[in-house]
Amino acid sequence: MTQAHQPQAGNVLALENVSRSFGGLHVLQDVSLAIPGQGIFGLIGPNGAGKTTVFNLITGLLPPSGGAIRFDGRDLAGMKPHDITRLGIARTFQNIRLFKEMTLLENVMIGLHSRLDYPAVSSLWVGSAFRREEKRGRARALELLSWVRLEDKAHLLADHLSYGEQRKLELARALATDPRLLLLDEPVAGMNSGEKQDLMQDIQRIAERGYAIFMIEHDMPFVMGLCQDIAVLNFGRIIAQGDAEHIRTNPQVIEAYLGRDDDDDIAQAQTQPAGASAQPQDGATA
Ligand SMILES: Nc1ncnc2c1ncn2[C@@H]1O[C@H](COP(=O)(O)OP(=O)(O)OP(=O)(O)O)[C@@H](O)[C@H]1O
Repeated sequence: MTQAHQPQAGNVLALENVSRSFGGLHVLQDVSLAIPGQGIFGLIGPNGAGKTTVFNLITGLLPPSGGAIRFDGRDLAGMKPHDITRLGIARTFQNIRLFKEMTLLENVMIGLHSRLDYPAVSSLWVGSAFRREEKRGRARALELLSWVRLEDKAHLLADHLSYGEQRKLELARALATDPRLLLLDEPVAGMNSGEKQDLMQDIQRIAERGYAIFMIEHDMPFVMGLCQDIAVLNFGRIIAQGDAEHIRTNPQVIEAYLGRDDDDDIAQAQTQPAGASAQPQDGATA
Protein backbone atom coordinates (compact mmCIF):
# COMPACT_ATOMS: atom_id res chain seq x y z
CA MET A 1 0.00 0.00 0.00
CA THR A 2 2.51 2.55 -1.16
CA GLN A 3 1.35 6.05 -0.51
CA ALA A 4 3.52 8.21 -2.71
CA HIS A 5 3.11 11.93 -2.63
CA GLN A 6 2.88 13.92 -5.80
CA PRO A 7 5.47 16.70 -5.87
CA GLN A 8 3.72 20.04 -5.31
CA ALA A 9 4.53 23.07 -7.40
CA GLY A 10 4.81 26.41 -5.60
CA ASN A 11 5.11 26.99 -1.88
CA VAL A 12 3.44 24.84 0.73
CA LEU A 13 4.11 27.14 3.68
CA ALA A 14 4.51 30.89 3.98
CA LEU A 15 5.51 32.98 6.98
CA GLU A 16 4.59 36.61 6.38
CA ASN A 17 6.22 39.22 8.65
CA VAL A 18 5.94 36.92 11.63
CA SER A 19 6.97 38.25 15.04
CA ARG A 20 6.96 36.74 18.50
CA SER A 21 7.84 38.34 21.81
CA PHE A 22 8.10 36.89 25.30
CA GLY A 23 7.49 39.84 27.60
CA GLY A 24 9.96 42.47 26.43
CA LEU A 25 12.11 39.92 24.57
CA HIS A 26 11.60 40.16 20.79
CA VAL A 27 12.54 36.63 19.78
CA LEU A 28 11.31 36.86 16.17
CA GLN A 29 10.95 40.08 14.20
CA ASP A 30 9.35 40.38 10.78
CA VAL A 31 10.32 36.89 9.67
CA SER A 32 9.17 36.06 6.15
CA LEU A 33 9.89 32.65 4.63
CA ALA A 34 8.46 30.62 1.78
CA ILE A 35 8.88 26.84 1.97
CA PRO A 36 8.64 25.08 -1.42
CA GLY A 37 6.15 22.24 -1.88
CA GLN A 38 9.03 19.92 -2.72
CA GLY A 39 12.67 19.59 -1.71
CA ILE A 40 14.52 20.30 1.51
CA PHE A 41 14.66 23.78 3.06
CA GLY A 42 17.08 24.54 5.90
CA LEU A 43 16.97 27.09 8.71
CA ILE A 44 20.23 27.73 10.52
CA GLY A 45 21.41 30.29 13.05
CA PRO A 46 23.40 30.62 16.24
CA ASN A 47 22.06 29.27 19.55
CA GLY A 48 19.06 31.24 20.77
CA ALA A 49 18.42 32.87 17.36
CA GLY A 50 14.74 31.81 17.47
CA LYS A 51 14.70 28.71 15.24
CA THR A 52 12.68 26.40 17.47
CA THR A 53 10.27 29.25 18.13
CA VAL A 54 9.60 29.31 14.37
CA PHE A 55 8.55 25.62 14.54
CA ASN A 56 6.48 26.25 17.69
CA LEU A 57 4.55 28.97 15.84
CA ILE A 58 4.02 26.85 12.71
CA THR A 59 2.72 23.88 14.71
CA GLY A 60 0.37 25.98 16.84
CA LEU A 61 2.18 25.46 20.16
CA LEU A 62 2.54 29.23 20.39
CA PRO A 63 0.61 32.01 18.67
CA PRO A 64 2.60 34.66 16.79
CA SER A 65 2.57 38.18 18.24
CA GLY A 66 2.20 39.51 14.70
CA GLY A 67 2.14 38.44 11.05
CA ALA A 68 0.55 35.43 9.38
CA ILE A 69 1.43 31.79 8.73
CA ARG A 70 -0.26 30.12 5.75
CA PHE A 71 -0.24 26.44 4.87
CA ASP A 72 -1.46 25.79 1.34
CA GLY A 73 -2.77 29.35 1.39
CA ARG A 74 -4.80 28.72 4.55
CA ASP A 75 -4.21 31.00 7.54
CA LEU A 76 -3.27 28.88 10.58
CA ALA A 77 -4.18 31.62 13.08
CA GLY A 78 -6.02 30.24 16.10
CA MET A 79 -5.73 26.59 15.04
CA LYS A 80 -4.90 23.93 17.63
CA PRO A 81 -1.76 21.75 17.18
CA HIS A 82 -3.77 18.58 16.42
CA ASP A 83 -5.78 20.41 13.72
CA ILE A 84 -2.54 21.60 12.15
CA THR A 85 -1.24 18.01 12.21
CA ARG A 86 -4.41 16.85 10.46
CA LEU A 87 -3.96 19.54 7.81
CA GLY A 88 -0.62 17.93 6.92
CA ILE A 89 2.24 19.30 9.03
CA ALA A 90 4.28 16.83 11.11
CA ARG A 91 7.23 17.47 13.35
CA THR A 92 10.10 15.82 15.17
CA PHE A 93 11.62 17.39 18.28
CA GLN A 94 15.17 18.24 19.42
CA ASN A 95 14.77 15.81 22.31
CA ILE A 96 13.64 12.31 21.45
CA ARG A 97 10.02 11.72 22.46
CA LEU A 98 9.31 8.02 22.01
CA PHE A 99 7.35 5.50 24.03
CA LYS A 100 10.34 3.41 25.09
CA GLU A 101 8.25 0.57 26.55
CA MET A 102 6.34 0.09 23.31
CA THR A 103 7.47 -1.66 20.14
CA LEU A 104 8.58 0.24 17.06
CA LEU A 105 5.39 -0.82 15.33
CA GLU A 106 3.24 0.49 18.17
CA ASN A 107 5.12 3.78 18.22
CA VAL A 108 4.42 4.31 14.52
CA MET A 109 0.81 3.19 14.87
CA ILE A 110 0.26 5.91 17.47
CA GLY A 111 1.28 8.41 14.81
CA LEU A 112 -1.15 6.77 12.40
CA HIS A 113 -4.03 7.08 14.82
CA SER A 114 -4.97 10.58 13.66
CA ARG A 115 -5.43 9.20 10.13
CA LEU A 116 -7.22 5.91 10.80
CA ASP A 117 -10.92 5.89 10.21
CA TYR A 118 -12.91 4.23 13.02
CA PRO A 119 -16.64 4.56 12.26
CA ALA A 120 -18.77 5.27 15.34
CA VAL A 121 -21.65 2.81 14.78
CA SER A 122 -22.81 -0.46 16.39
CA SER A 123 -20.26 -2.44 18.39
CA LEU A 124 -20.45 -5.41 15.95
CA TRP A 125 -19.72 -3.18 12.98
CA VAL A 126 -17.03 -1.36 14.89
CA GLY A 127 -15.38 -4.73 15.64
CA SER A 128 -14.85 -5.69 12.00
CA ALA A 129 -14.16 -2.16 10.86
CA PHE A 130 -11.66 -1.78 13.67
CA ARG A 131 -9.83 -4.97 12.67
CA ARG A 132 -9.73 -3.86 9.04
CA GLU A 133 -8.32 -0.48 10.02
CA GLU A 134 -5.82 -2.11 12.37
CA LYS A 135 -4.60 -4.32 9.54
CA ARG A 136 -4.32 -1.39 7.19
CA GLY A 137 -2.51 0.63 9.86
CA ARG A 138 -0.10 -2.19 10.62
CA ALA A 139 0.83 -2.55 6.95
CA ARG A 140 1.36 1.17 6.61
CA ALA A 141 3.45 1.30 9.80
CA LEU A 142 5.69 -1.50 8.50
CA GLU A 143 6.06 0.32 5.21
CA LEU A 144 7.12 3.52 6.99
CA LEU A 145 9.60 1.58 9.13
CA SER A 146 11.08 0.20 5.90
CA TRP A 147 11.60 3.76 4.65
CA VAL A 148 14.06 4.27 7.53
CA ARG A 149 15.32 0.68 7.31
CA LEU A 150 13.94 -0.42 10.68
CA GLU A 151 11.31 -2.94 9.54
CA ASP A 152 13.40 -5.87 10.81
CA LYS A 153 13.13 -4.44 14.33
CA ALA A 154 9.40 -3.67 14.17
CA HIS A 155 8.58 -5.94 17.15
CA LEU A 156 11.43 -4.82 19.43
CA LEU A 157 10.86 -2.31 22.21
CA ALA A 158 11.97 1.18 21.23
CA ASP A 159 14.22 1.15 24.29
CA HIS A 160 16.44 -1.43 22.55
CA LEU A 161 17.34 0.91 19.69
CA SER A 162 20.57 2.82 19.37
CA TYR A 163 20.34 6.60 19.59
CA GLY A 164 20.49 7.02 15.82
CA GLU A 165 17.79 4.40 15.32
CA GLN A 166 15.53 6.14 17.84
CA ARG A 167 15.80 9.32 15.79
CA LYS A 168 14.85 7.35 12.66
CA LEU A 169 11.87 5.87 14.47
CA GLU A 170 10.72 9.40 15.33
CA LEU A 171 10.90 10.21 11.64
CA ALA A 172 8.75 7.18 10.75
CA ARG A 173 6.22 8.16 13.41
CA ALA A 174 6.03 11.74 12.11
CA LEU A 175 5.43 10.37 8.59
CA ALA A 176 2.58 8.26 9.96
CA THR A 177 0.39 11.35 10.25
CA ASP A 178 0.58 11.51 6.44
CA PRO A 179 2.04 15.00 6.25
CA ARG A 180 2.75 17.09 3.19
CA LEU A 181 5.30 19.08 5.17
CA LEU A 182 7.76 17.51 7.59
CA LEU A 183 9.49 19.74 10.16
CA LEU A 184 12.74 18.29 11.52
CA ASP A 185 14.25 20.01 14.58
CA GLU A 186 17.96 19.19 14.72
CA PRO A 187 17.60 15.67 13.33
CA VAL A 188 21.29 14.74 13.72
CA ALA A 189 21.90 16.28 17.15
CA GLY A 190 24.09 13.90 19.16
CA MET A 191 24.63 11.44 16.30
CA ASN A 192 27.96 9.98 15.29
CA SER A 193 29.19 10.40 11.72
CA GLY A 194 27.99 6.96 10.58
CA GLU A 195 24.49 7.64 11.91
CA LYS A 196 24.48 11.03 10.18
CA GLN A 197 25.37 9.45 6.87
CA ASP A 198 22.61 6.90 7.32
CA LEU A 199 19.98 9.51 8.19
CA MET A 200 21.10 11.76 5.36
CA GLN A 201 20.25 9.00 2.88
CA ASP A 202 16.87 8.36 4.52
CA ILE A 203 15.90 12.04 4.47
CA GLN A 204 17.01 12.36 0.86
CA ARG A 205 14.85 9.40 -0.14
CA ILE A 206 11.85 10.73 1.80
CA ALA A 207 12.17 14.06 -0.02
CA GLU A 208 12.31 12.16 -3.33
CA ARG A 209 8.95 10.58 -2.45
CA GLY A 210 7.46 14.06 -2.74
CA TYR A 211 7.37 15.29 0.85
CA ALA A 212 8.36 18.88 1.56
CA ILE A 213 10.97 19.03 4.32
CA PHE A 214 11.82 22.04 6.49
CA MET A 215 14.84 21.39 8.70
CA ILE A 216 16.56 23.19 11.56
CA GLU A 217 20.09 21.94 12.04
CA HIS A 218 23.42 23.06 13.48
CA ASP A 219 25.49 20.56 11.53
CA MET A 220 26.50 22.71 8.57
CA PRO A 221 27.87 20.04 6.23
CA PHE A 222 24.67 18.06 6.81
CA VAL A 223 22.46 21.09 6.03
CA MET A 224 24.55 22.12 3.08
CA GLY A 225 24.66 18.60 1.70
CA LEU A 226 20.89 18.20 1.79
CA CYS A 227 19.16 21.58 1.44
CA GLN A 228 18.51 23.33 -1.86
CA ASP A 229 17.69 26.55 -0.04
CA ILE A 230 18.92 27.77 3.35
CA ALA A 231 17.77 30.73 5.46
CA VAL A 232 19.85 32.17 8.28
CA LEU A 233 18.26 33.54 11.43
CA ASN A 234 20.21 35.82 13.75
CA PHE A 235 18.71 37.57 16.77
CA GLY A 236 15.24 36.84 15.44
CA ARG A 237 15.75 38.23 11.95
CA ILE A 238 16.48 36.56 8.62
CA ILE A 239 19.88 37.87 7.55
CA ALA A 240 20.54 35.73 4.48
CA GLN A 241 18.93 33.15 2.22
CA GLY A 242 20.19 31.15 -0.71
CA ASP A 243 21.97 27.97 -1.72
CA ALA A 244 24.85 26.41 0.21
CA GLU A 245 27.55 28.30 -1.67
CA HIS A 246 25.83 31.64 -1.07
CA ILE A 247 25.43 30.95 2.66
CA ARG A 248 28.95 29.58 3.12
CA THR A 249 30.53 32.71 1.71
CA ASN A 250 28.06 35.35 2.94
CA PRO A 251 29.93 37.91 5.10
CA GLN A 252 26.87 38.59 7.29
CA VAL A 253 26.53 34.90 8.03
CA ILE A 254 30.20 34.54 8.88
CA GLU A 255 29.94 37.61 11.10
CA ALA A 256 26.86 36.22 12.87
CA TYR A 257 28.72 33.06 13.85
CA LEU A 258 32.05 34.66 14.81
CA GLY A 259 32.73 34.64 18.52
CA ARG A 260 29.78 32.33 19.21
CA ASP A 261 30.00 28.87 20.76
CA ASP A 262 28.85 27.43 17.48
CA ASP A 263 31.29 29.32 15.23
CA ASP A 264 33.09 26.05 14.61
CA ASP A 265 30.06 24.91 12.64
CA ILE A 266 30.32 27.57 9.96
CA ALA A 267 34.13 27.33 9.90
CA GLN A 268 33.76 23.60 9.28
CA ALA A 269 31.30 24.26 6.48
CA GLN A 270 33.76 26.62 4.82
CA THR A 271 36.58 24.13 4.81
CA GLN A 272 34.71 20.89 4.09
CA PRO A 273 32.73 19.90 1.04
CA ALA A 274 28.98 19.48 1.58
CA GLY A 275 28.13 16.25 3.39
CA ALA A 276 31.73 15.67 4.45
CA SER A 277 30.81 15.30 8.14
CA ALA A 278 28.36 12.63 7.16
CA GLN A 279 31.11 10.32 5.95
CA PRO A 280 31.73 7.33 8.19
CA GLN A 281 34.86 7.65 10.32
CA ASP A 282 36.75 5.26 12.57
CA GLY A 283 35.49 2.33 10.56
CA ALA A 284 31.82 3.14 11.22
CA THR A 285 29.49 1.93 8.54
CA ALA A 286 26.26 3.48 7.34
N1 LIG B 1 8.21 29.87 25.90
C1 LIG B 1 9.20 30.77 26.05
N2 LIG B 1 9.16 31.70 27.04
C2 LIG B 1 10.16 32.60 27.16
N3 LIG B 1 11.24 32.66 26.36
C3 LIG B 1 11.33 31.77 25.38
C4 LIG B 1 10.33 30.76 25.16
N4 LIG B 1 10.70 30.01 24.09
C5 LIG B 1 11.88 30.51 23.67
N5 LIG B 1 12.25 31.57 24.44
C6 LIG B 1 13.48 32.36 24.27
O1 LIG B 1 13.55 32.71 22.91
C7 LIG B 1 14.90 32.71 22.46
C8 LIG B 1 15.02 31.85 21.22
O2 LIG B 1 14.80 30.47 21.60
P1 LIG B 1 14.75 29.30 20.51
O3 LIG B 1 14.64 28.03 21.28
O4 LIG B 1 13.71 29.60 19.51
O5 LIG B 1 16.19 29.44 19.86
P2 LIG B 1 16.96 28.44 18.88
O6 LIG B 1 17.49 29.25 17.75
O7 LIG B 1 16.09 27.29 18.55
O8 LIG B 1 18.15 27.98 19.81
P3 LIG B 1 18.99 26.60 19.84
O9 LIG B 1 19.75 26.53 18.55
O10 LIG B 1 19.89 26.78 21.02
O11 LIG B 1 18.01 25.48 20.01
C9 LIG B 1 15.75 32.25 23.64
O12 LIG B 1 16.26 33.41 24.28
C10 LIG B 1 14.75 31.55 24.52
O13 LIG B 1 15.14 31.63 25.88
